[in-house]
Amino acid sequence: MGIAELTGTERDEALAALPEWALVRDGKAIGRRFVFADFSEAFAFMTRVALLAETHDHHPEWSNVYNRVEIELTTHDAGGLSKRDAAMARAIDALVA
Ligand SMILES: C[C@H](O)[C@H](O)[C@H]1CNC2=NC(N)=NC(=O)C2=N1
Repeated sequence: MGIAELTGTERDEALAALPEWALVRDGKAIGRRFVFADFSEAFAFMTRVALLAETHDHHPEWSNVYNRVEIELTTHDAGGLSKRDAAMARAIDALVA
């Protein structure tokens, strides 16, 4: 009982609505890089994203180096992008808006 991978058209529409995010991994994921003032700010952001991930039951693939956080979103159950990734990206964007 998987969730559907977005079609090419759906993917393009989702991306158009997420100007800060770029397609990565051959279109199987979207990614965004965040830069903060320092590690404390970056980790505070990651804490908030972690709580979001739990409420969405949708978890990022990410890395952090000092003040930088790189996030990639993909849906393992779909083998690529799904509407859950778009929803999660919107929710993450709202944290830093
Ligand atoms: C059992 C649990 O609901 C699933 O494993 C969820 C958890 N978080 C997830 N996160 C992501 N990115 N993709 C998934 O398919 C996924 N599935």
